[in-house]
Amino acid sequence: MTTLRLHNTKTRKKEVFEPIDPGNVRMYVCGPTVYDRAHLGNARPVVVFDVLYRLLKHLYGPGHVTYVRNITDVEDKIIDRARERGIAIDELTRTTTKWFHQDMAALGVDYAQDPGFKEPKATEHIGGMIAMIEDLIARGHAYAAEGHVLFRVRSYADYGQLSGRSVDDMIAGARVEVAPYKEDPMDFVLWKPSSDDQPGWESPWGRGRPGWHIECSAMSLALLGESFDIHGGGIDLQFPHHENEIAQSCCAHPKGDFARYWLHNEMLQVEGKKMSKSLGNFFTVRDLLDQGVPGEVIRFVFLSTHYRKPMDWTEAKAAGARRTLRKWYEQAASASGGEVDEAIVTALSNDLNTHEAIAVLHDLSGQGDAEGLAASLRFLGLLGDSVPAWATESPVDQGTTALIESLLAARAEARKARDFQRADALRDGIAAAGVIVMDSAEGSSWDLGPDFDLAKLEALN
Ligand SMILES: Nc1ncnc2c1ncn2[C@@H]1O[C@H](COP(=O)(O)OP(=O)(O)OP(=O)(O)O)[C@@H](O)[C@H]1O
Ligand SMILES: [Zn+2]
Repeated sequence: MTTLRLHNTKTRKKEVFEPIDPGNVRMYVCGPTVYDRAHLGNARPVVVFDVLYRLLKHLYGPGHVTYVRNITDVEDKIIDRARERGIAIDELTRTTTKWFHQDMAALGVDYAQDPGFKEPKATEHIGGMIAMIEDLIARGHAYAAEGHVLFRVRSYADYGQLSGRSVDDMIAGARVEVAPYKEDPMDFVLWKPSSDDQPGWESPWGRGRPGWHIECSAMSLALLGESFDIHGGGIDLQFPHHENEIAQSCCAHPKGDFARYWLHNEMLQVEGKKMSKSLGNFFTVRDLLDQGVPGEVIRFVFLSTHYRKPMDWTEAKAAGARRTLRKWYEQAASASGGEVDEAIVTALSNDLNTHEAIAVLHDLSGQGDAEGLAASLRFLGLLGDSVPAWATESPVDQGTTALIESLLAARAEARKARDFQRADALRDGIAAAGVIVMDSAEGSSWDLGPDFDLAKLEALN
């Protein structure tokens, strides 16, 4: 079997992956807090860990992998949003979860028929959370104060190992909440009281609700046990969320390992900053889909960058992806049968080198291996049962191709002749007609954008 190597954040090394039980490889990934549409950044871990899940199923067999990705449906952001919109909390979480499933399915991530995938909701595991908190109190790792229960960070000597920083350094860099009921500002909430208009459950500390971190510890324990193989999420969750998960789980179950391999995807950025709701620099997956950007194109753009590198979304990348996929789909349409190319498996087994996997797809296409291409596209989640309609509905006819190429040639000529006014006018005109042009050192390539307008293009001629 191909050796799988994964970069473990905990050791900061690429390690050979050895599952605890090859008969049941277990992975947990922190899922969405369901209060709003997923933005494009939120979709990145979903796609990255979907690729890993596909690879694990390929290597160990489909019936031998369990993938848990939770739904966080108790959280203060949810309470606030439901109040703002004047709707019930369960209506908000139900609708948002449905949107999440639809939007991710468009990106090739659909587990509706997958028995290996489990999607626990936090509200279904409150009992497990209370039990874990009681256990932590009994072991001296947590304390109740004024209706709250707090985790005593200084009671866990290994705190901070995942991030490789000392507790004091972390305090200095973090926004820790100081509260009168805390023994130490670093201590974090396991349980907090709920007022009558907030969702709450009866507990030994009064009516209240769990903190976010304990949710993942309890759900992973319930579905995967005290020790499991892989824990994933975005790098923004490394601290404090994942440090806190480790502290809770390892203190409640000192004999278990909790998670052995920690994988973190880097951020999708906008002009060098993390795309996030709080910065307001986001657009949703649904926005892109509604603008006519196909889900396969979004997925392809994600796969073009290694998961441990930050990346931007650009229209040029989307246009390039669109054109490449259109070509591949045309080739793959004739294929029947076929198997995923081993070079793809090898590339992914090297810490999910999706960039390399795409290079293999280019090779397969170049060799005219329709079967290998189709099967490999399917394996990577870039092709479903049939070629997507967008790729065949509006093929670029020869006349349009010739027109665009001649306009681009005219632009290049004008540039060469240092007639920048004409070159810029052509550039703007081509863009206004909805043609997306990508200039690179090797020359220009292009594709039709969703708002392509042939009449405008013809007017330029
Ligand atoms: N810009 C991003 N790029 C990649 N992954 C991201 C990005 N933003 C959030 N994530 C990931 O999305 C998942 C869901 O995160 P979470 O529920 O905290 O998002 P959120 O609170 O809705 O978003 P935000 O981070 O914008 O406030 C996590 O795995 C997180 O690491
Ligand atoms: Zn989590």
